Amino acid sequence: MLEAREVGLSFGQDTALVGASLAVREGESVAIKGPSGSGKSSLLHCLAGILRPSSGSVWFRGRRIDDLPDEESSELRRTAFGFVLQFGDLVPELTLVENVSLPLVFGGIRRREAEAQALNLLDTLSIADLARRRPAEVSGGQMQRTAIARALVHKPAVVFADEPTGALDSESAERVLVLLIDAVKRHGSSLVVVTHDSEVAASADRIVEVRDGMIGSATDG
Ligand SMILES: Nc1ncnc2c1ncn2[C@@H]1O[C@H](COP(=O)(O)OP(=O)(O)OP(=O)(O)O)[C@@H](O)[C@H]1O
Repeated sequence: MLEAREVGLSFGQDTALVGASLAVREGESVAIKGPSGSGKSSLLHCLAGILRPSSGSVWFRGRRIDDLPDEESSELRRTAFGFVLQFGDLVPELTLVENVSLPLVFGGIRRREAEAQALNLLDTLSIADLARRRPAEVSGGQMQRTAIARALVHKPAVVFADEPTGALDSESAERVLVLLIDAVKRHGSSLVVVTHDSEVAASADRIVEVRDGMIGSATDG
């Protein structure tokens, strides 16, 4: 459904990816593991159309997406993809339900309808009672649940999550990531998650190891 074919990526003299190939199936969750600087984020950014590969190609549902004009690429990200690139990047002035409804509002859905759908999702993540609070008025874990809801509300085909729990202690980090994996699965979306945490990676359907910009062994999660 989403596929990187022989993707290479260089930043000047630095090589981030070398012939990296990865295919993600419909509804599948894939954890990307590997040492610091190995190319995990680069791979995620290429798959998501945020970075253009220097060589190779990226395909989504049979269509090549790495060479789309910027406008079409942004449109694809807005409609088909959801992002949890960093927890805590909620809009501070907006309530939790307003934050979650943003992807729908940007997609042209009326505010009232968007908020109803957002509230529904907050409910499945057990924080509907906090919907009218602002991010500063809830805990870190509750902000993270809100970020998960926001990534899922427009029913994206793929959710991308890059080290979403870096700022948390390992126990909370693990809880949040498992919650993310479950929530994505319930929605039928695919998930590509970058994590250092082996236990979290084990909750994914598949683990992909990146080393020196190359994809190594893949195992079942
Ligand atoms: N904007 C950039 N400019 C120059 N080099 C970069 C840039 N981004 C990444 N790199 C290089 O590409 C390589 C892969 O980086 P990447 O961020 O993909 O690794 P990572 O596995 O996600 O690392 P970490 O776990 O530390 O976040 C590294 O050697 C890094 O120095």
